[in-house]
Amino acid sequence: MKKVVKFGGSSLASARQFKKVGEIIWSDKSRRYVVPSAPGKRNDKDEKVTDLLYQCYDAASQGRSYKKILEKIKNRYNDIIDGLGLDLNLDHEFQRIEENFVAAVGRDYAGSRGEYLNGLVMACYLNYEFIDAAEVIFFDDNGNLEAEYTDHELSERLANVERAVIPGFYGAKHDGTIKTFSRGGSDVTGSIVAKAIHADMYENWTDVSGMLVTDPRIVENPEVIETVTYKELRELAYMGASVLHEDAIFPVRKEGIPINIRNTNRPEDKGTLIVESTCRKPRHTITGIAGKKGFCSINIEKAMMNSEVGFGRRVLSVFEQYGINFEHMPSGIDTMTIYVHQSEFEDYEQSVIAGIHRAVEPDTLEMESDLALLAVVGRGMRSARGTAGRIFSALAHARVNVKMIDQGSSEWNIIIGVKNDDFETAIKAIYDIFVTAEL
Ligand SMILES: Nc1ncnc2c1ncn2[C@@H]1O[C@H](COP(=O)(O)OP(=O)(O)O)[C@@H](O)[C@H]1O
Ligand SMILES: N[C@@H](CC(=O)OP(=O)(O)O)C(=O)O
Repeated sequence: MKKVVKFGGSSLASARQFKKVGEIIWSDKSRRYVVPSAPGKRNDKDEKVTDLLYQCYDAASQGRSYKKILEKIKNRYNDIIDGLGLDLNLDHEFQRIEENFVAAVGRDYAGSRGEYLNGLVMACYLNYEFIDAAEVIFFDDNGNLEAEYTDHELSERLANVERAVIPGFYGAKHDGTIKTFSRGGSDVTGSIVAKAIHADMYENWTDVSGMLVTDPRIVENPEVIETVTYKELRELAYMGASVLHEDAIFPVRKEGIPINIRNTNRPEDKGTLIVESTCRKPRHTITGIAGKKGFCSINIEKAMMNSEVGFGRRVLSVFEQYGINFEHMPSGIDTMTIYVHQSEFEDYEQSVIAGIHRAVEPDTLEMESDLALLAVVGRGMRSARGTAGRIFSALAHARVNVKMIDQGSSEWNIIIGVKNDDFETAIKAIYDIFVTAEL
């Protein structure tokens, strides 16, 4: 039995947290490959080491002093090392990091050092082999992960290593330049390692007892999801359920390796199991609700648009021309609406509008900003009648105006558009009708 265990920043924020992690690893011999993040926040007002490192980089690149911030980072590690009573000195490492700051080696290099240093501390604490992620995780010149090459190199490197620590979040290009994943990317490293060693389980340890039905910052104490499928999770993660990085699903999914989300502060809890498919009946009609703010809608009307062949393609090609992704595209006979990220759209707004006018000569074109999208996801929705009706009535009851509703033909996923200001109210209302009321 082989398990890969990834510990998030909150699980490694202090010596006290490291001790809990040690207990967890030593309590199960199959926890052989450990992927640590950088130390996270010790309390709400604290700072993540990764953020401090980016601050250092920004200061250095603008010619400001970064010394004070670097001192804070050193103190974070020294507190952990002292608290664990380790015979480890990182002075030499910090000296090299400073030299590289001065040499402007790169933003990703700076950001990655949190995981690198924490990996050294973790390996020393556990007495596991340290393997630098820069030697086993590879990116191409454009910064995209070389998944197959990485898988091959990593599985070869780990073939005869009984127990190892591989820092999360980064790898390197072939010329040695450090490259990170996007924020939260240690989850991706864990998944890549799990695939490479054909793990029986990928455990992802964090500060909540699993994937919650919705964001705990919106609904107080939401229920834990016992079992979720990769498909459901992908949708929820993409729509903002931030407990697991959305790209962490692909590597393990290919191999059918289950992911278990666990709580470092409550190791006795079973957490959430993420699987390819399951015959376990979900506890509620819905599995989860997630969402994001900051969308814009572009509503195009033209009489008889349905009979104009290529109408949709011509509209979408305007967005493509400006590199703008569209999120959703509900349509009627004479109308189509495109939902885009406001931040991607704003700079090109007028050019896109002009482009659409030229491409399809619409009768009217209207825009609305400050919209939020919510995803209500659940394999149980397929067999339940009236789900959309229940959502509508819950939202009407909460006085939320529904701007858009889009149900995928797969019937396990409903997307709802509301005003940004109604976002939290809408999530609470849907949670109450499906979870609180079904208990
Ligand atoms: N649906 C959800 N289920 C669980 N946690 C969620 C959800 N949505 C948002 N979160 C937030 O994600 C946090 C865990 O993710 P993250 O901060 O990346 O942890 P880590 O530092 O362990 O990687 C939780 O503390 C919680 O606030
Ligand atoms: N430390 C990185 C990568 C990461 O995955 O961190 P965490 O596991 O704390 O979300 C970040 O802050 O983005």
